[in-house]
Amino acid sequence: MRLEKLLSGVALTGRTLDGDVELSGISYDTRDIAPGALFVALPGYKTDGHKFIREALEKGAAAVVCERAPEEPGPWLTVADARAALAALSANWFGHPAREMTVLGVTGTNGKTTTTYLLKAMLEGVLGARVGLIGTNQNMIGEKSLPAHRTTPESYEVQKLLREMADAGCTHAVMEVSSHALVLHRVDGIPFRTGVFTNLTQDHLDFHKTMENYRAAKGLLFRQTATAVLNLDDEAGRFYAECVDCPTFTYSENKDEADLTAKNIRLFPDRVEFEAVTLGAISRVKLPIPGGFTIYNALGVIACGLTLGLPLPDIVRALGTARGVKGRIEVVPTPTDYTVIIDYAHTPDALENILTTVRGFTPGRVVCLFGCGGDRDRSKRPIMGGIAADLADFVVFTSDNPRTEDPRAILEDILAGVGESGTPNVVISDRREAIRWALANARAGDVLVLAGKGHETYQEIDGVQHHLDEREEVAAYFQEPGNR
Ligand SMILES: CC(=O)N[C@H]1[C@@H](OP(=O)(O)OP(=O)(O)OC[C@H]2O[C@@H](n3ccc(=O)[nH]c3=O)[C@H](O)[C@@H]2O)O[C@H](CO)[C@@H](O)[C@@H]1O[C@H](C)C(=O)N[C@@H](C)C(=O)N[C@H](CCC(=O)O)C(=O)O
Ligand SMILES: Nc1ncnc2c1ncn2[C@@H]1O[C@H](COP(=O)(O)OP(=O)(O)OP(=O)(O)O)[C@@H](O)[C@H]1O
Repeated sequence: MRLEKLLSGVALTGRTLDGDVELSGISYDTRDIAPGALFVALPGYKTDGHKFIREALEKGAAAVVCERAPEEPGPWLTVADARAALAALSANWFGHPAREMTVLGVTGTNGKTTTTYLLKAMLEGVLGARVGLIGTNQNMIGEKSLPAHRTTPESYEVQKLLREMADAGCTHAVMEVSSHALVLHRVDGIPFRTGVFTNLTQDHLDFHKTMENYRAAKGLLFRQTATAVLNLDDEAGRFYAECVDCPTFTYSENKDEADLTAKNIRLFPDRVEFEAVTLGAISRVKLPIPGGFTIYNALGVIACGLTLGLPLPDIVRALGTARGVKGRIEVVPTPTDYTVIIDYAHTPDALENILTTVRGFTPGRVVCLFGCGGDRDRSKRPIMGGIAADLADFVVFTSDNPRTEDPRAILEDILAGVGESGTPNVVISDRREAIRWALANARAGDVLVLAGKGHETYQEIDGVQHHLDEREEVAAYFQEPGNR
């Protein structure tokens, strides 16, 4: 593509490159740049893309977009915000694929992944549509699965995925939109038909510093949505309802002023049931996924479907055949008389929710195994320690992606929140050993919740991902003679 075409809509603050030039692509990383590409230098949190401009030119970059041009002469194009520029350039490069589909965004601390899968199931069930998905577990082009490395990829990858979806005949794309993505311009320029907000509870304070910043970050989504679907039972949802500029559609379990409510809720070990009530229409929902919080995910999905003009009975029928999501309340098959559940709960709110849910249908003990990530929000560690001790009958404290931190120091932070609860517990820093210990010591009727890793199949230690799939660990344990 010619440079001038690529720059369409990009506000330059200066340029030393005169004339047009043919470009082979766009790159924001010199470790992966092709000759003839446009290099976009991003200011970073660990280093700064501006330091790699010389390397980019040595590797054949045809031009450079940056916030601060080097002193020496060169093919420089300067912008006020390189990440915003990267988003605009990427959309131009891929021909604005979002404009060819109905794009739905989901933001919130918990429930994004589950909600996007339910949205995909709803659109497929009601419309027979081919639906793309961008999220934490995987990216999908219809049924085809592509690996995902983050919840919301960099803008270049987002636009590339959207292009693949549109070319493959997807009429809809559903995507998780993280607060990082919103602050870092990864979804700039995408016209979301509907944006769904699930909830806001403590997480990611290493990045946002305060809950106000975190709330403001998530609220950025609603600057680019035609309609905002908001959870009125969440304080931040009520806040957005007061201040977003686009039309809103609200949901709540029981606030009658909401556009959609849930009545006659019934919770079962394998499903939830309730009546979805909206503007004179009522339909009984039977969703084969357990958990009190599942009601909220379902309401967000139904509300979103209603904003698209889909009939309530059709939405409800489609949800009746939806499947659970890998690593979200996933029951692991075992040849024993206790139950093992893998759940991605890695925030205080999520841990509280999964333990409360399990407690609701478990006659035996609730045993919770969990740890906290290294190099991330430290303040949630003691809170999660306290929640586990309060809600479980036995806690196995262990590790969960310690990254560059000493696992023992993370465990100390967690244990500081346990206080005088007296809940029996054991501390086993190696997660594999901890799982084996928990399996060996579980009793008939117990439910063992392996919290935090969900779909992940690795343990990140010192920047290296070591394979650890909890399903495999459980299966391997029971294959050993005598472990039944
Ligand atoms: C905090 C954050 O989001 N960081 C993202 C950011 O990294 P950074 O600013 O630290 O990058 P950097 O390492 O300083 O490098 C700066 C620039 O120099 C470039 N570079 C660097 C080295 C080199 O040799 N050559 C070169 O060109 C880099 O490619 C980059 O463009 O920009 C990078 C490029 O896009 C991202 O990979 C990186 O995500 C990191 C891996 C990450 O872990 N992000 C997490 C926190 C995240 O985004 N999480 C959210 C939320 C998940 C949830 O809700 O649970 C998500 O959406 O996944
Ligand atoms: N609506 C909800 N409210 C509170 N907790 C929830 C909700 N939905 C799911 N959870 C809990 O949060 C965990 C993560 O769910 P899910 O993966 O759907 O959220 P997420 O927002 O995508 O998380 P992440 O951004 O970290 O990937 C689940 O395993 C469950 O314990």
